[in-house]
Amino acid sequence: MTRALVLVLDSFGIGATPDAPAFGDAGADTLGHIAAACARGQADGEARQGPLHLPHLGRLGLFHAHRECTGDWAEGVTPPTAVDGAYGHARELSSGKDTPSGHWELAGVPVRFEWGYFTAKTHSFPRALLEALIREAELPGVLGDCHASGTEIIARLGEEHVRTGKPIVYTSADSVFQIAAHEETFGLARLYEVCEIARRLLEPYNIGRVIARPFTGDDAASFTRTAARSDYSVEPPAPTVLQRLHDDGGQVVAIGKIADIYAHCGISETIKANGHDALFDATLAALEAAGDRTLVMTNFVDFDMVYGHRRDVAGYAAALEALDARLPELLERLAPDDLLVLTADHGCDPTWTGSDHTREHVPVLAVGAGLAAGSLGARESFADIGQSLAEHFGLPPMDDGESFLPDPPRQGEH
Ligand SMILES: O=P(O)(O)O[C@H]1O[C@H](CO)[C@@H](O)[C@H]1O
Ligand SMILES: [Mn+2]
Ligand SMILES: [Mn+2]
Repeated sequence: MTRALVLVLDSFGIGATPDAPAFGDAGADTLGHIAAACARGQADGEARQGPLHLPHLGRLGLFHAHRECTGDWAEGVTPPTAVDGAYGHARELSSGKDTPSGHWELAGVPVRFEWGYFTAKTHSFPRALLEALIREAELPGVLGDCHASGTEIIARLGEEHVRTGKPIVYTSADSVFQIAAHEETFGLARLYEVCEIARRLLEPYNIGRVIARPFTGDDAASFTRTAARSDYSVEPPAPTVLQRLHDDGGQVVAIGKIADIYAHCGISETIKANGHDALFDATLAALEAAGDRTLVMTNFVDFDMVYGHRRDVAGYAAALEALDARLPELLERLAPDDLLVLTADHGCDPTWTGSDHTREHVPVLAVGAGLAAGSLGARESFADIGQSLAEHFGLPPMDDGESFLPDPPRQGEH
């Protein structure tokens, strides 16, 4: 049976890329800075204490990959004496450090064009765009129109939004147009409808995603974002390995945000779950049910959305430790021919300034499919994962990426 499992730890970077200075991210290191904070007792709390403890990710080669990437062991961690996995660090060819670019590239399709961005920190959106949105969606107006952190802006403008019925529109360093609105007073269906209108109006601006950001609560102190977030992504610029497998009769099971990120292209089945434990449970169940030629892909979004963007180091560390503790459940269920890859889509260093992503290498931790334990070295593109998946499933090679799977034995060799 040929099966593969790809777990994307959203935003779990392991050290700045050579082009990080162009993004203002020279020196960013999501794993390294979390480990350093833990080692110095700066990430102690009810949920966790002490040095960063990731024994299972360590066995797969996470700390070895980070050392090859940065030159140093992450502070305070205990690297294993022996590693069971094939490990490497990959840089990004895509022009942006956003979620779709990272995911598409790791599925074999780097984004070589430039996305549109709204770069002005205030009055971020063109007047004509906002006027068209107000007119076509029949809105009393909009609030925000700036760069913002999503939790901060609902605390600041949420009460005015509830009072006036004007949705909150904002953006970030990513190619995004985000709309926050109250789930009950504004209504979820109405928010989705406004997002679809915005998606259409944004076509000339080359914006990657419109994101619905519903929230509940009675006042600024209690406003909370809900799981009904929805992403409206443009389609990948070329068929990803998901699409190729799907078109070739294989199964692609998308868990969490995966289907939205790939604009529902090449997806056989979508499973939604809220929170890392539920996502992990869904992944185990999908693996259990997976037949021949099945790719199961899961995005663990909270690393990014709940901890990275919120610059919550202790929360990020606790979430890593929680996922690590569950890894044995997965490893013991893998068949020898299954290929498991753990990776990320960009960084989001919780010790960094601002609230945006950071341009970083991502870990490539792989086991199964005949891979020997040891270093895969520096990978020139996240697309090496897509290329390896194409080879694993016996598909024609992707245009980008170099497979890290071992060469099949040639005739006459044993
Ligand atoms: O601050 P919040 O609303 O979580 O938004 C973040 O999430 C968006 C999509 O990942 C990013 O562009 C960033 O703006
Ligand atoms: Mn992401
Ligand atoms: Mn993000």
